[in-house]
Amino acid sequence: MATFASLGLSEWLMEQCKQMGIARPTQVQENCIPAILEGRDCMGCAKTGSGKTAAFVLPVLQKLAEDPYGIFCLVLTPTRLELAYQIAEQFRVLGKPLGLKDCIIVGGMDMVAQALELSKKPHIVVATPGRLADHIRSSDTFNMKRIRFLILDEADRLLEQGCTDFTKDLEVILGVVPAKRQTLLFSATLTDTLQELKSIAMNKPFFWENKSDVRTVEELDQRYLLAPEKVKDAYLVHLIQKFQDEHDDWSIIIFTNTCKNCQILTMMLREFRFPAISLHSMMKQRQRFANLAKFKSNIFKVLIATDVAARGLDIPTVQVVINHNTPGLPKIYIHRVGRTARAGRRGVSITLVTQYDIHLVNAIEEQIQAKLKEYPVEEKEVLKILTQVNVTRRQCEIKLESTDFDEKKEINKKKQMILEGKVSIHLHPRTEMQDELSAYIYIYIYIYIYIYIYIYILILTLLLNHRTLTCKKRGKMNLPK
Ligand SMILES: Nc1ncnc2c1ncn2[C@@H]1O[C@H](COP(=O)(O)OP(=O)(O)OP(=O)(O)O)[C@@H](O)[C@H]1O
Repeated sequence: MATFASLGLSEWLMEQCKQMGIARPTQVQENCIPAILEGRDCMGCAKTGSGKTAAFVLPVLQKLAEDPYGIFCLVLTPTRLELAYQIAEQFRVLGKPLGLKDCIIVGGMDMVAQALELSKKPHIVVATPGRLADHIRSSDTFNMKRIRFLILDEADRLLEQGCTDFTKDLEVILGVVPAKRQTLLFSATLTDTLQELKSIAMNKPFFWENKSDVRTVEELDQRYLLAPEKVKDAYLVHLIQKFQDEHDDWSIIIFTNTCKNCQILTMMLREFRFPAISLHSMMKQRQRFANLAKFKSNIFKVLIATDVAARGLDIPTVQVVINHNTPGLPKIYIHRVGRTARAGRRGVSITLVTQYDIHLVNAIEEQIQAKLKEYPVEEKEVLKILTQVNVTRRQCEIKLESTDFDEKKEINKKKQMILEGKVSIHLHPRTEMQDELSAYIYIYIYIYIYIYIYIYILILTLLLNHRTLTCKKRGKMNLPK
């Protein structure tokens, strides 16, 4: 069995690993670290929670210690603060003896402060492509000409043209990093985008993939639960109640498809007195970060999230993942359920499946090469709470409708489209009514000025007449003028 020493890792790094409770390398580390230390480009495809982050952090730190300068390494991640912070933290903790300087460049945070940090030449920059590209376009206080390592974490997502398309921003970034660099690409689901990725890692990359048939980890117990749409929420409440009753130390992530649904489910579960908190892209970045911290520290035991939390998040205490909707893509399923059963721990995933989602389950099973088992539930218990749950949900929906949630969503959508250059900013054309209104205003102004001038002339004439009259009188009486 390999050790970190046999992979060529320095003594001080092994000591740092020991302090983090990392004794032996995982498979992805065992295979990728030597190749990276040799100077090769590397593509690592390994299951969720298998230690891919340390597989690139450790060799980069070793190389940085040999020749420290800034900016030495750039890591790109698809999601904002949460994942970027997690990666930066691993660099910080493992690289502590180096006095490592890192910097996080993500959207939703102050541009000026970020530009200042970049100008101080941090060793490591962890960034989302959009915000980094903005800095490259607008600032000349830093450059990336000497970057030794370019890392794409969740690399397949960075190349996907999903609701957020990173390709233009990646082009900008690839235009300013040196051709002579080491490129490292990691994900649990690399295979779909393999060809595009190979063109980014130019120098015949070392490719390593888990050679196991099943694409999810053994420690994960994967279940499904057939539930008609109208009964889904009652099943959800029942499941959470069950985990709360049967476990002292429990925490659950519930994935749902939209921000609105995420918000409604959170409100509803709170009505049932569950310690629930949400995470979705319509929340302010600060709030997202605060909610995640509250969940990580176990103050809140239920996190209801959209797919912003599906990739990369490492919260070891999560024992259960519930898919409130069946993911449309097997890849998303793999990342979602991978939030539990991490680093050798056990975990359960339960996917709620309506009669219309069976084909999605078939696609998932085909992709992961495993069958989901049915999760047994006492239906009588669910029926008992059905009406109460549905009434509570409706109340929460009404409550949310009375807020400006939908309006905010529209504004956010427009902002995003403007940022992505999909729509141009233009002033609204004037309506007929506006034109009519301004015509009336002009007429009033003219009349007003006309009357004003008329009165002015009148007063002037009166004054002049008065003066002439007085002069005439004085002339007649021979008074001194
Ligand atoms: N060699 C190791 N031994 C034990 N634990 C490890 C080892 N390497 C990393 N870990 C721990 O395993 C957990 C998961 O690691 P990491 O987040 O890097 O997984 P990942 O493969 O990137 O997962 P995902 O695909 O979900 O992003 C972390 O808490 C990390 O500290």
